[in-house]
Amino acid sequence: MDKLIIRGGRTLSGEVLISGAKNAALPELCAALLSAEPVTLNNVPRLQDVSTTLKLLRHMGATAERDAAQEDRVVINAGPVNTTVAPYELVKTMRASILVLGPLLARFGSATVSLPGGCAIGSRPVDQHIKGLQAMGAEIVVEHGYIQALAPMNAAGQRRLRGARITTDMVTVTGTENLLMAAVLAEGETILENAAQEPEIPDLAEMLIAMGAKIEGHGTHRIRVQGVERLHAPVNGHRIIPDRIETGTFLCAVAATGGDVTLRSARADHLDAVIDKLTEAGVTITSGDDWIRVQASGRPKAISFRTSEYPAFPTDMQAQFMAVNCVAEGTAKISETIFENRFMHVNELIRLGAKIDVDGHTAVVTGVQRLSGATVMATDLRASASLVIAGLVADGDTAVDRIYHLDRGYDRMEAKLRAIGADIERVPA
Ligand SMILES: CC(=O)N[C@H]1[C@@H](OP(=O)(O)OP(=O)(O)OC[C@H]2O[C@@H](n3ccc(=O)[nH]c3=O)[C@H](O)[C@@H]2O)O[C@H](CO)[C@@H](O)[C@@H]1O
Ligand SMILES: C=C(OP(=O)(O)O)C(=O)O
Repeated sequence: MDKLIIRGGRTLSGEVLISGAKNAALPELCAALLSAEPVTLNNVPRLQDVSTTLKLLRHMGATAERDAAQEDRVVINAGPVNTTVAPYELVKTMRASILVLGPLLARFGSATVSLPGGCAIGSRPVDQHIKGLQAMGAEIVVEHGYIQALAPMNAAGQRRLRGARITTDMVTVTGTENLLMAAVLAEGETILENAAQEPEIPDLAEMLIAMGAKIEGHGTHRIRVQGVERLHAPVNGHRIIPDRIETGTFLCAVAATGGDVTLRSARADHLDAVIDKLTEAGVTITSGDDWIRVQASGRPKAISFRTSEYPAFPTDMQAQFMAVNCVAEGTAKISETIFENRFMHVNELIRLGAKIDVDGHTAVVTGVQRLSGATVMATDLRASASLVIAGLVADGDTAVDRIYHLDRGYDRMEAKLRAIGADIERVPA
């Protein structure tokens, strides 16, 4: 198990190329299951979660390979799929494996997918995915840790989902994606009410439209889908949007350390809430269509915020922004409303000298002049990123242990940070 060693105190300057979005890549790799033709995805990030998804697709009989000549291109051929089972051994390492359920059921009429279970940040049930598929006529049994789903038989004797009007109890990102992927091959019309609006959803919808799906309203709370018989490959492949959370993480790193960094292949319009808060903190941010420049000097101002569904402040940026508040001037109140256990970085930040009090879903952070390096343990993906940011401003050495969490969702983070002046290295633990 590798760890990161960071010698803090350097300001950051230069350019960073932002990778494709993890949370768009995962559903879009699974969407390739909807067609028997080879699907090309471009701008696929190099992440452990992507490798796990490719492994899962191969387990089902698909071919799923990175292009040897162009590493960010992946071609998936789900023509030869011969099993619709997603086993526990693969699903347990990545919750997003649940995203094969909708596509498998829609194209093959049956699917057996291991229950993903909870994870460090919360219990994360998938009841809304199941409820939506049941509304589309699926018979679903959950037993022995597996979701066993069967589509209803139509008049022609085929197992095919039926369009339905579905209102989820809460806004769910992967729930919306699973139901959208199920609906594109269902018979008739599906309306998804209370749909998530995160940018990864319109990106998935655009990919599906390029494959022949009929979708309207993506990017709003009401998505309307007319099911079609089959989908083809997207004609020129599909290019995954830039990772807004990786982008926000670099913005926070510069806000904390100071410096002048331009992020290339980045979308400011996907990060309005985060950019507003950083601007309030005294950071200067300018942007164009595909770049963002961040300039910071001195201590940022403490900024309070509350996580919520897009377009509000993302829960996936809460830990990184908390790290900025740890060294800010003043006191900030942070409320986490999406996941019940997403403050696990707090105790590790305290080990670095941060002053944080947690009361239920609220953390009060009083900024300190300086953090001091120590050994800390990453507990989940974004917690890892917050510890890296804290390590970059701490005095002395910080060792971040258990960085397999970081590798799940960041594409060579330490190499990108080193290229803009950070003193950071990966060492085998
Ligand atoms: C792969 C991916 O895209 N992951 C993102 C996705 O996760 P994910 O899609 O798992 O998160 P959801 O939007 O589904 O979760 C939102 C809330 O709804 C609850 N819920 C969800 C579904 C359900 O059937 N029942 C239920 O109770 C969850 O426990 C959570 O409290 O959105 C989260 C919220 O923006 C992000 O933090 C994750 O990075
Ligand atoms: C919580 C996250 O991801 P996942 O849903 O894959 O666990 C995340 O990206 O911060």
